[in-house]
Amino acid sequence: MGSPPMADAEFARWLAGRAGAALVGLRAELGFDDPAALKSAGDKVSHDLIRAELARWRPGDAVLSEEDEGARRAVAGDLPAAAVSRLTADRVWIIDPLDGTREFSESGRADWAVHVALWARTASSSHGLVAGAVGLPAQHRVLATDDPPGYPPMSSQAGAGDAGRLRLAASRSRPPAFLTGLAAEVGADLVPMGSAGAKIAAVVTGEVDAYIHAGGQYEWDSAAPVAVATATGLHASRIDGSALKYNEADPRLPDLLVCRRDLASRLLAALHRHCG
Ligand SMILES: Nc1ncnc2c1ncn2[C@@H]1O[C@H](COP(=O)(O)O)[C@@H](OP(=O)(O)O)[C@H]1O
Ligand SMILES: [Mg+2]
Repeated sequence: MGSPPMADAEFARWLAGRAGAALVGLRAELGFDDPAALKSAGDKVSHDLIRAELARWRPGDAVLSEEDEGARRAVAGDLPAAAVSRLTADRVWIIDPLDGTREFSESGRADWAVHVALWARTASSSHGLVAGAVGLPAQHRVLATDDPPGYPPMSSQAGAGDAGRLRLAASRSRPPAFLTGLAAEVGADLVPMGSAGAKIAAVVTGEVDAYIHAGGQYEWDSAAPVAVATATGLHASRIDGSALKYNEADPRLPDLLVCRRDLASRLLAALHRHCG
């Protein structure tokens, strides 16, 4: 295998594609008889591959990965030096080697993803993300900031729903309790899906109009897809409208709204009524 592309966004796309191919191969090799074994093998294979390529091609950069020991805890004095060093680093790769692990382990499902994002201290955007790639291996595509997709049409214009109704992606296994009431109020149909990356990709392609999540998530669940969504021109924020921030001491980032720009104020107002 020759050298990967050297520009960060193309490198992120290359890396997400390589990890995705390894995960597709693992599904074929192990099958679906033992979902727990498939999930843990998937997490490990993808994490090890991405970690090794980052060590090889970006040795000076810090990494925050879901699969690193202690990654879920806020950085404090008792954590390994590698976890602390990302807070003083200029460049940090934020990766989720396998987002939608549950769906990865279920035969026939394509709503799982590989997330590779780069945060930089010198970034001009509020979220600090300067490159990102979301691999959707079972959908045979990688969405990335080197060549962001065009701004999406309304889902109804994209042929995905009824005219005059919104489509709202929500967690298939842990949807926020307030979403049913909010959807009824704004005239939306809920579309249950796995994986934050797959849901944000569905907003990017116009399959749905928005994705709302609350109740728990971490930086790696949203960094790469938010980088792609904002490069596409979509709105991405916390559900109170404040900025999403990455490479914080505490990696918990429990809620977000990603949607078409023209829907943002309406959905933020509804969110304020339902959970403000
Ligand atoms: N309440 C919660 N607390 C912590 N993580 C959550 C969560 N709800 C969703 N997530 C994480 O967000 C990702 C997408 O979830 P969902 O498919 O339910 O929308 C999953 O990532 P992983 O698959 O990487 O663990 C899941 O673990
Ligand atoms: Mg995840």
